[in-house]
Amino acid sequence: MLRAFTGSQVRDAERPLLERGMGRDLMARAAHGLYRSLVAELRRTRGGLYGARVTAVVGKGNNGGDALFALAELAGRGVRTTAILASGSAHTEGLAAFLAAGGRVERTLGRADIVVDAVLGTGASGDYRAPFPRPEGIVVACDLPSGVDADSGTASPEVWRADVTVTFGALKSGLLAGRGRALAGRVEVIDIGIGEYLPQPDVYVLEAEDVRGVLPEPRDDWQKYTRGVLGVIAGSDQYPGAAVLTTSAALATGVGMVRHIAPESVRRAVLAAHPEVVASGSPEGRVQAWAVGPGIGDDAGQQSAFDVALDSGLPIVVDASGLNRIPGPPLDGRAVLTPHAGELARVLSRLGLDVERPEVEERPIRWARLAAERLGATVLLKGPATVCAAPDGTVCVQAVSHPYLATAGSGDTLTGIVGALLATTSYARPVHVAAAAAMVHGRAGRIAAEGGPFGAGELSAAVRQAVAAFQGGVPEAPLGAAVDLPFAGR
Ligand SMILES: NC(=O)C1=CN([C@@H]2O[C@H](COP(=O)(O)OP(=O)(O)OC[C@H]3O[C@@H](n4cnc5c(N)ncnc54)[C@H](OP(=O)(O)O)[C@@H]3O)[C@@H](O)[C@H]2O)[C@@H](O)CC1
Ligand SMILES: Nc1ncnc2c1ncn2[C@@H]1O[C@H](COP(=O)(O)OP(=O)(O)O)[C@@H](O)[C@H]1O
Repeated sequence: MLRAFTGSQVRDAERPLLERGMGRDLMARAAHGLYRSLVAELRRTRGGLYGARVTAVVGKGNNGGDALFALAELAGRGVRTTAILASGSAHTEGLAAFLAAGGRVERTLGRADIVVDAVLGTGASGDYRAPFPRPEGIVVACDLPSGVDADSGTASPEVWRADVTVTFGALKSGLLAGRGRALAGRVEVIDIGIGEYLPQPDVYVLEAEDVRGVLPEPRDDWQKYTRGVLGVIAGSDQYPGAAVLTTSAALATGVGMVRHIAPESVRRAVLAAHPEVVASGSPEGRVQAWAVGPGIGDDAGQQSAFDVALDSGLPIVVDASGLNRIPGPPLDGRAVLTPHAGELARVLSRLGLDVERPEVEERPIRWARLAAERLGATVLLKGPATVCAAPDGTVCVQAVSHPYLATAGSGDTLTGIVGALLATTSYARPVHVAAAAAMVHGRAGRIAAEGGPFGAGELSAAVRQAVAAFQGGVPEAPLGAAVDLPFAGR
């Protein structure tokens, strides 16, 4: 499991070392890490350092200082380095080292193989105005893309999108969620020796081996009931397809049995696709968990089936119109709610919190955590990154996904995956089950996308492949983009 921290947590962890006069050492480690990443990027993109040009746009704080020291090292290797001082001044020692190594200060941006964005790091506050529009070509952000908030991932409109973000000390939460995730590009973490001072993480990221730990191991002594039975309350005359998608995904994830509850026409559709499903018009027979909500609309029979499931005391995942029916808080910790941002905004409004969809999209960690705490349920907030929050404040962010997953019915598939894992996993915490399900869903989306755009109906086949890949120990980059996390943040 990776660990991510807020900007202030990282700054607090640096403090004891700064008090011992180690500020220069920390900056030297950060700068050297940035230098190495720049060398690697130059080698990757132009085959070597010979004739290369690197420009840093630097602010007056330590973030600019990191970049100036890094470019001084690059200049020592023969790279032509220039710096643009965005605020007219710069870190004194960094600038001196840069100039001594042969770096030049310019006013305008000339041709460069890489532009380093080092105007602002964790010391940013308020709105950010970029000194000029994002240059064409490769941008490497120093610690954070300037203007991204290290805690929330909110970003000023002018922030440059980075191809690579080289971040120091630990992974920052703001690089995982909100606009910060998309603006950061590939994230590299540089160890600067503050690990022992870091507190409890703000956010966790499940890795492939963690997902494997949540997936049940096939066992010789399984029989269909002990393996786990999932009850699915999905579909209505208006939305029969949602039931097919949810049950397909549950079967593809792996369960002992699916019991499906729906009106007759919906049951027929499900049985045509999956004859192995045990279908009935009302909740009957034992299950280990419930998946409720996809496509139930305002069907009265499905709504009362929902109430039976909720009263059962069993683990339950609630999606779509089921979210409109959850009772007031607190739920008892066994429920996983799977809203998208618009649905979460509505849930929060019912709790008396006046928030609109864009605000939830901008600060997904904050709102998912708050909703989970207030509701006493695990909240899985869907979006390009999936934020899973537990009532005790634990948050996991999973960024393995594909934009083709933004398609009708893709959420129904996710509900089936969550349900199957709740039914078959007895030890994992709901927040880890939810995050593992998001990883399976995201990886399935990537597998399906290899063949081009797809509809949700094609996703279940890829869910099977994703489960098999996790079970087989095939790695998956946890942060979504190709990721290199050499030392810290683990
Ligand atoms: N601490 C350490 O030991 C280590 C820290 N490290 C590095 O230091 C970075 C943090 O450095 P930092 O604290 O100097 O802050 P930084 O991000 O450079 O910017 C602050 C400056 O920007 C200004 N400013 C603020 N907001 C602004 C805005 N919206 N628009 C415009 N200007 C704005 C603000 O000026 P003020 O407004 O306060 O006058 C202030 O001068 C961190 O990200 C990492 O890279 C590493 O070397 C490892 C060791
Ligand atoms: N831009 C995107 N990139 C990656 N995944 C996305 C994106 N947009 C949505 N998703 C994922 O697709 C699914 C959509 O779910 P949802 O909105 O409930 O769809 P539906 O209700 O039609 O089934 C969620 O798992 C979400 O995380």
